[in-house]
Amino acid sequence: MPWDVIKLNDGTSIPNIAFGTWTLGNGQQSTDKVDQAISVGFNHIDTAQSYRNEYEAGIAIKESGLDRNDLYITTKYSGLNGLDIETSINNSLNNLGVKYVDLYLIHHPRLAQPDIPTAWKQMEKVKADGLAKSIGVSNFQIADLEILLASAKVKPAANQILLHPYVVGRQTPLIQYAFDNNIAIEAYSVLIPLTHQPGGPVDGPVKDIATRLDVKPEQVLLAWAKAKGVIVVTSSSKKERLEGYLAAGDIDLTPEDVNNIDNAGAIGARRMTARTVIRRAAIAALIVAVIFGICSYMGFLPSMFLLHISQSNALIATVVFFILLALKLYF
Ligand SMILES: NC(=O)C1=CN([C@@H]2O[C@H](COP(=O)(O)OP(=O)(O)OC[C@H]3O[C@@H](n4cnc5c(N)ncnc54)[C@H](OP(=O)(O)O)[C@@H]3O)[C@@H](O)[C@H]2O)C=CC1
Repeated sequence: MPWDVIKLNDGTSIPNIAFGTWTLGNGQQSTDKVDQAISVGFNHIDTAQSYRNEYEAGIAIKESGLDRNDLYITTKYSGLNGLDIETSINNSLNNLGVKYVDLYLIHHPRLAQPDIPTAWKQMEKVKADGLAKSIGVSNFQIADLEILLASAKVKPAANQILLHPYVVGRQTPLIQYAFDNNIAIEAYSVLIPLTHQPGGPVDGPVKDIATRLDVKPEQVLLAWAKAKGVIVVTSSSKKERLEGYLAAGDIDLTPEDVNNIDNAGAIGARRMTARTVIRRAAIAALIVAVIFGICSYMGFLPSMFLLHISQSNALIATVVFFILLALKLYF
C-alpha cells in the first residue's frame, strides 16, 4: 500500500508521512528545503514553535501555490518565551501565513502548564475557535494521557513520539494504549539506527531486506514504521532521499521482516541497558578507587565512610573499574 491517509478520531484525515523542519535551521536555506519537500510531493509539513522556522516554512507554503486544502500543516506549542497556548498559536498562524493549522500539538507534557487538564482546556478552545482542525500531544506517556483523558471533552487526535527499532519494545505499551483509546501515533526519529547508532544489531536485517528488495536502508526503516500503523514524521536535506522516502510507501514488508527488525532492536536495547549499568558501575568504582587511593596516601580514615582504608582496597577498586571498563568496551 502506498503512503495514504489515516482517519483521526475527530473525523479528519492525516497523510501518514510528513516532512519535518526541526533540523533545517532558519533563513533562506530552510525555506528552500521545505520548498524542495513540497515539490517532490510531500503534502504534510511538521513544524513547531521551538524549531524557529515556522516563518520560513510559511514562505515555502505560500510559494508552492498549493490550495490550502491540499496541504496538511502541523505545528506545536513549545512554551517559547513563556507565552500561553492561545497567544502562541496566533503567533504560529501569523508566522505560517495561514488561518488555521490542521494539527496543533502540545510539544511535551512538561510544557502543559500549570497542569495537563488546564493546558488541554486551552487546546480545546483553540479547536473550538477554528485555529486548529485537530488537537493532540507529543511525547506524552501513558500516565500523562490518563490525566488528560480523565477531564478531556475532546480526545487528543494524535500523540507524536520517538519510535525506532531500538525503542519499539518500550514504546509498544504506549502505542497499544493510544490505539485502544483511538489516538493516532506519529513516529519521529525512525531513522536513528542509521543516523545515531550505525553498526548496531538492526543494521543486519535492515541491510538484508534492502538487498532483497533492491531499496535503501532508510526506505526499509520507513516501511517498518508504516507497517506499525503509525504516521511517519521524517526529514532530509536531499532531494533523492526525499523521493526515496515517498517511494518507500510502496514497500510492503512481510510480518517476518518486521519481526526480524523488532528482535534486532530488542537485542540492541538490551545491550544499551547493559552498557548503561556497566558505565554507572564503572564510574562508581572509579570514584571509590580515587577516594580509597587518596585516603590511603594521606593515611587517614574519614569517619563518614566507616571503612578500613588500605592500599589493597584502592587496588581492588581500581581493578574492578578496569574490568567494568573492559566490559563496557566489549558491549
Ligand atoms: N515531537 C518531537 O519532540 C520531535 C519531533 N520531531 C519531528 O520529526 C522530524 C524528523 O526527525 P528526525 O530525527 O530528523 O528524523 P529521521 O530519523 O527521519 O532522520 C532524518 C535524518 O536522517 C538522515 N538520513 C536519512 N537516510 C540516511 C542514511 N542512509 N544514513 C545517514 N543518515 C540518513 C537525513 O540526513 P540528510 O539530510 O543528509 O538526508 C535526515 O537528517 C523533525 O524534523 C520534527 O519535525 C523530531 C524530534 C522530536
